Amino acid sequence: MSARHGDEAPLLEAEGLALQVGERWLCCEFSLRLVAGECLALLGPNGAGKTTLLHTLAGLRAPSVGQVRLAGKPYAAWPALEAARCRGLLVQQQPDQFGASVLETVLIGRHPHLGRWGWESAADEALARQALAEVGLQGFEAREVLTLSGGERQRVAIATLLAQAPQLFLLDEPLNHLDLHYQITTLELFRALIRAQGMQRAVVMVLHDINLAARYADHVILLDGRGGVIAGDREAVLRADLLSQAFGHPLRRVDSAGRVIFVPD
Ligand SMILES: Nc1ncnc2c1ncn2[C@@H]1O[C@H](COP(=O)(O)OP(=O)(O)OP(=O)(O)O)[C@@H](O)[C@H]1O
Repeated sequence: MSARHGDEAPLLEAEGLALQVGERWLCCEFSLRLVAGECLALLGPNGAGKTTLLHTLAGLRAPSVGQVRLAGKPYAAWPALEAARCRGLLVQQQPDQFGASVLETVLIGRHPHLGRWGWESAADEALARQALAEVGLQGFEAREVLTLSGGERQRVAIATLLAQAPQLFLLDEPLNHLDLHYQITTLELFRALIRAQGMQRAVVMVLHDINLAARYADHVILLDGRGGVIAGDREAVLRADLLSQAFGHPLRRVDSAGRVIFVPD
């Protein structure tokens, strides 16, 4: 992986990684290397291990075999707060046990950056408001999160991650609950963030839409749910035969107006 930037120091590396839950191996050994400016998509059928892999890459669970390094260091060598400033995770289900306003929720993203007393400053609030505007939620600041629609709640979670401002964005099904317009604007937003001049940022995202992976990812890891893994550049992995095998459903590749589309038969 990372053919475009061969000599650059990777933001995220995994070496000889293999994952097991209980007695079952989710994936056999593979390696990855992601540098700034790149986007990696994790694909595969339900239960294949995409979330487990993402959490392992986020340092939330130890790999069964192999090593994960964030900006050159294993997670064990990172103080938790520093790691939270370097990488941020968008989880699949938002934990909403308690009511809070939209602005208070987004400000949680600033916690790794707060000073000793833990007070949010006017600058933190400005960043949170800006993040809300970036996901089209300007004017929602005072709303209770528990009253939001599913798509609005998902965009609040994305805004919270934007406020956290990590270098490495780890996104678990970021398009959950989003309509077509917000699916594209969200992926465009992350593409613009990682391609911004002078910024050392990268994205890893779990997606269910193969066609959006074909459009936005530089690299793909395809899990087949039986322990098999194919990892590599987008063109090498997104092939009709490999995808059909992994998803257990025949897919056809269609080239349309300069775009590659996979259509289920
Ligand atoms: N603590 C656990 N104990 C037993 N099995 C587990 C545990 N955690 C995960 N699994 C199993 O590991 C497999 C991988 O789960 P994971 O959530 O990573 O899949 P996924 O590819 O993200 O699936 P989906 O597309 O459905 O979200 C699933 O079969 C799940 O039931």
